[in-house]
Amino acid sequence: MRMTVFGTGYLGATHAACMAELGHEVLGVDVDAVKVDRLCQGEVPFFEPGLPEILSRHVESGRLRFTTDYAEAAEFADLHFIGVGTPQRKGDFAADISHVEDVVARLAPLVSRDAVVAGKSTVPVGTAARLQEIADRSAADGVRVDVVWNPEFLREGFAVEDTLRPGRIVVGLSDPECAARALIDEAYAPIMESDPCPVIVTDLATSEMVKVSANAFLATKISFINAVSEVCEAAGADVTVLADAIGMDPRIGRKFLGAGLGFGGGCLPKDIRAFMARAGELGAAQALTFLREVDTINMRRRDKMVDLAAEVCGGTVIGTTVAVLGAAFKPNSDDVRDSPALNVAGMLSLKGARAVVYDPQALDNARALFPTLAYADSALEACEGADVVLVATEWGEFVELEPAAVARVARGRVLLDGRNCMPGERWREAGWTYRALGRGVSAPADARAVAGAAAAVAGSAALARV
Ligand SMILES: NC(=O)C1=CN([C@@H]2O[C@H](COP(=O)(O)OP(=O)(O)OC[C@H]3O[C@@H](n4cnc5c(N)ncnc54)[C@H](O)[C@@H]3O)[C@@H](O)[C@H]2O)C=CC1
Ligand SMILES: O=C(O)[C@H]1O[C@H](OP(=O)(O)OP(=O)(O)OC[C@H]2O[C@@H](n3ccc(=O)[nH]c3=O)[C@H](O)[C@@H]2O)[C@H](O)[C@@H](O)[C@@H]1O
Repeated sequence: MRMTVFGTGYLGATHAACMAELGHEVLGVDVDAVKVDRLCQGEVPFFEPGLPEILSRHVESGRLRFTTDYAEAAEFADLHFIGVGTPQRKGDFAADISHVEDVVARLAPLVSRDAVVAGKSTVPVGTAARLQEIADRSAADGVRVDVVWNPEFLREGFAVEDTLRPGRIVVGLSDPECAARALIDEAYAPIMESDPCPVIVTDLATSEMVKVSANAFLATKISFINAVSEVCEAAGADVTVLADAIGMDPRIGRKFLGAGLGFGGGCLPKDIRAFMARAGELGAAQALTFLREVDTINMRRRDKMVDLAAEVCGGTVIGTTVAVLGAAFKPNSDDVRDSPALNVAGMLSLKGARAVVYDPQALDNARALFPTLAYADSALEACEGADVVLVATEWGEFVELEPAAVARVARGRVLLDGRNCMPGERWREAGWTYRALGRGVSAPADARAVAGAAAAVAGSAALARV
């Protein structure tokens, strides 16, 4: 079947390419002409494993095209997916839904026969109903544009796999009997034939809330373990062992109990804030006040990492060099939106350290967002002359770093593990001080290394003041 996808960012470009992979004819639409040009050449303008292969294959075959032309899109198909951004609104916590509104307001008048708009963007509950009103107002006489909601649960880094083999498909309809259902069923029919998953058909409001509730739960789980991690730090307990142990209870589960620098990215942080804001608008603010704490705990982890860097440097990071390994908000992505890694690098720099950042995929995005930080082209280059090496994103290549190789270029012997991902014992055996969030201070041998590092740092601080 034919379909369009409005918005060709992380979500939209993936959805468009995967729909083509499923055998559909797809037209991707974006207002960003530069992005559309690159996509037309078969190039993915961001890093997402597996996406370039399928996107270029279908652009070449002609099954997948991209345009900035809304009129062409209105004519091309009867099913229009929306995957445009819903960022945090400037000045408050609410979601900015102006882009989704813009799509419907511009598309509906151009549609010449009945059509379905299927929203995939993450939106505050009530948005679909509002879009239906816009569609009803803007569509030509005798033309019906039905708005349905079909939230997306893909994870960056696994976006292709998650789209082609989803865990569930949620469809929100204003009327269970409406004709729109048949078009959505047709779009996902190839998945149902090859690798079926549960399909939950519900009303619009529930479908919108399923999505934000899922993200709020994941964020809460991460902040829960990070709050426990703070107590572990105070008590000298080990949060990673604790997470393994509680995670063995199938009612809890080990996933999303990864303690460390906490969650970032273009979704979890803004989605919990927008959920709180919407609950407030609906008169249910009390219901979600705990999400404010979830947010606060999350942001506190970043401060804690900066404090830990100061502690291992003898009280201050002024004049020190810190190698920050990682810039993306998580591995297997080049996304630096609300990245804990860059936030920590920025804070270290503001406190007087020279933060040298390296990331295997996110350097261009990081440079564009934080042009004043120092950047290196490899992990070892970032570690050159570093007093402290701080792992902020758990890329595999960092986990596999050889302590001896890093020791040859670094000045200090302190490894800070912001993701509890490094083989700490190996680094300790190689003479490094290994410190991680949520795990008590290490053995006396490490204390000597800290003292050594502090002395080196004091020396470099003195040099910096000259
Ligand atoms: N990134 C992800 O992993 C996931 C994102 N989501 C949700 O999907 C939505 C999009 O997120 P991303 O793809 O990450 O954002 P993004 O910022 O990467 O992409 C948004 C795209 O929409 C385009 N756009 C803006 N206004 C437009 C308009 N009027 N017409 C056509 N295109 C327009 C922008 O130029 C941009 O290319 C958000 O609501 C997000 O919460 C949901 C699940 C996963
Ligand atoms: O709505 C969205 O955009 C998406 O948001 C998240 O996906 P994503 O942001 O790609 O990344 P996650 O894997 O969920 O990680 C989010 C953040 O939490 C952090 N995290 C994750 C897991 C964990 O145990 N600990 C932890 O700190 C990660 O480092 C990362 O910064 C959800 O997992 C997706 O289901 C959802 O579709």
